[in-house]
Amino acid sequence: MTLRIGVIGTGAIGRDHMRRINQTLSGAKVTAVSDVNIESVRTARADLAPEAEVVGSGEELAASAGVDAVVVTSWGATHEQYVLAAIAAGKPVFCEKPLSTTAAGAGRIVEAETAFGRRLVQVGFMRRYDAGYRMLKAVVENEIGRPLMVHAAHRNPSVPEQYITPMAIQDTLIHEIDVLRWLLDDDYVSAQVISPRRTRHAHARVEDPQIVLLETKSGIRIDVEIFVNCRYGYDIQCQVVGEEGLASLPDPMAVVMRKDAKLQSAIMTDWKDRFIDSYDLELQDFIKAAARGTASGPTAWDGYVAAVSSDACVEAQSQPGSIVPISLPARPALYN
Ligand SMILES: NC(=O)C1=CN([C@@H]2O[C@H](COP(=O)(O)OP(=O)(O)OC[C@H]3O[C@@H](n4cnc5c(N)ncnc54)[C@H](O)[C@@H]3O)[C@@H](O)[C@H]2O)C=CC1
Ligand SMILES: O=C1[C@@H](O)[C@H](O)[C@@H](O)[C@H](O)[C@H]1O
Repeated sequence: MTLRIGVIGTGAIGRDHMRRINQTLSGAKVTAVSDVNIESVRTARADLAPEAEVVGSGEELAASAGVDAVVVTSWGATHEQYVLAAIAAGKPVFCEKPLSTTAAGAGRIVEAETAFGRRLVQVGFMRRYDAGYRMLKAVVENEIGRPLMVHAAHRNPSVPEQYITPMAIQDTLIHEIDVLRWLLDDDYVSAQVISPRRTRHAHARVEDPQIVLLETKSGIRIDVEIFVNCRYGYDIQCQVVGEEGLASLPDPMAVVMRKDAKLQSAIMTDWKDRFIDSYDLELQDFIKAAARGTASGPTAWDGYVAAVSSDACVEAQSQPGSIVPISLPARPALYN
């Protein structure tokens, strides 16, 4: 049986996921699309899923008899309503990060899925599927002794005018918040945000760069540079310092040129390319589990923990230098 997927939000990543579902992956096809922007949804349908039905709202799409599973790729603040609609319809749902822009919203999703009694939600934390992060996790667990510190950087070449200071946490740092939990098998106990000198390339409504300091339950200290107008490329760095050695996330493979008296190697400029294999793997995982009526990969609880940590970082942004505590309730049995 081919899994019939409805996509809510046909912008940048919605289109990218439609393409991979219909052209790259196996076992599924896009049969319904919805977006508040009718031009966006019509163009995406024409370009990538001409047989799909254009549906008036995400809630209608989730309830549709022509949809077996839902992919949510609308703006972060709207994810909760569509994930809850999919759960209410008993349908597996892949929700792009963040699961919700607030802990309260993510908590309502955890409650709904727990009440349903079976996993339905997968969150789009694709870095857990990245070959480089998986190699790094194996080394951190087996080669360098207990991890003591992590130095990371999340650099975008530029961001649009609608990207504002809290999005550096909710939209960008959320990736490190999740992947470092997974890498270290640890949770966070505090967050602090400090701001270096501003870059002149940032628009007035975004503090850029920022440095986020996190502490974990086992005492590991993490610093993450968030620099979303770095200009030179899309550059993700992560170095783990252990008791017996260091381990760094490998850079993506690139040819090294000797030319014009220079040693040159290309740096990627777009998340679509940097994590293309991870997006394919996470969505193929989703299709496989959804065909069995369930979900795998990063859970709604992972999305909730990320949202709690994100809320603390956003609070720390508004109190420069203050240390904001992070505490979590007990994890429901569904996620053990
Ligand atoms: N995993 C990753 O690396 C990435 C994840 N994302 C996430 O994907 C989501 C979308 O991001 P982009 O595609 O970059 O944004 P975008 O702005 O390109 O596309 C979002 C689309 O959602 C639509 N939309 C907004 N509110 C809606 C609603 N209530 N109902 C239906 N459609 C609605 C907009 O009209 C737009 O077409 C965000 O949550 C973002 O964090 C985005 C880029 C990369
Ligand atoms: O999720 C993504 C974007 O939404 C976000 O804005 C970027 O900073 C991240 O690098 C990208 O992976």
